Amino acid sequence: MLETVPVITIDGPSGAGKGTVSALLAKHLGWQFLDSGALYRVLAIAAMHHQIEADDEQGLIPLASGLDVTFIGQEHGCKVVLEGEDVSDLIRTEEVGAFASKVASIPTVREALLRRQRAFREMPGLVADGRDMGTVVFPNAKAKIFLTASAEERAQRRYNQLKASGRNVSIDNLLQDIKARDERDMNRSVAPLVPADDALVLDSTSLSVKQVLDSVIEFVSQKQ
Ligand SMILES: Nc1ncnc2c1ncn2[C@@H]1O[C@H](COP(=O)(O)OP(=O)(O)OP(=O)(O)O)[C@@H](O)[C@H]1O
Ligand SMILES: Nc1ccn([C@@H]2O[C@H](COP(=O)(O)O)[C@@H](O)[C@H]2O)c(=O)n1
Repeated sequence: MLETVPVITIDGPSGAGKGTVSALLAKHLGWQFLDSGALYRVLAIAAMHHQIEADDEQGLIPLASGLDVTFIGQEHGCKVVLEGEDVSDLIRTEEVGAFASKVASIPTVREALLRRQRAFREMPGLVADGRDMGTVVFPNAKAKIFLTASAEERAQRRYNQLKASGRNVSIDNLLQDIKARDERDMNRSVAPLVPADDALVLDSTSLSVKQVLDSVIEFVSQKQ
């Protein structure tokens, strides 16, 4: 039954603009939105809270299968509550992103999160953002986009974002973190970050959010 619910996937590296564009597209279409990276980030925080190391597979699997998390849609963004605690700001830190990418390299952990991701597939449709949405989680999606940008541009965007929220960060450190995360995400043994064979590859390095969104909407309408 779920298979009949249409899905659009937007995959790509960190800071490419997937979350921004996916949320806008979901709003434009009136569809559900899955930020799959948030699940990996929440798992990372749960592991930190329970003193479970990023390579402790046996400790991570039950945590991933039983994650007590709620995503509460709000007018701007989404409130994330883990085990009763509001972690909406904490999940966006680079430290949590780096930990998330380590736990995400363990195949059994990915397996434990699969069903939870697929449960977001509800009528009238789903826009799913991540690394393996088009390749593994929703291989029969009706339209797949692989959104990318140069590492330097992505670090600059993250820098602007963190600065605007009052955080003091070094752009050099951000660039290093982004490159390390790319390397780990692209070279893991399961569900590596690669474009699906049938994905539109879109380089947003010199495109505005609106230009990216317009291109995506045009691609999606061609697929209908
Ligand atoms: N085309 C663009 N031009 C300029 N800034 C952009 C563009 N797309 C997104 N941004 C900005 O870049 C930052 C990162 O975007 P976003 O969080 O959507 O990336 P992401 O690919 O979802 O990253 P992650 O995978 O780490 O969650 C945000 O501040 C966003 O406003
Ligand atoms: N489908 C996905 C989504 C995310 N990951 C891993 O989680 C890390 C954090 O993701 P963000 O999109 O929030 O930056 C990311 O670096 C990936 O390692 C994943 O593996 N699969």
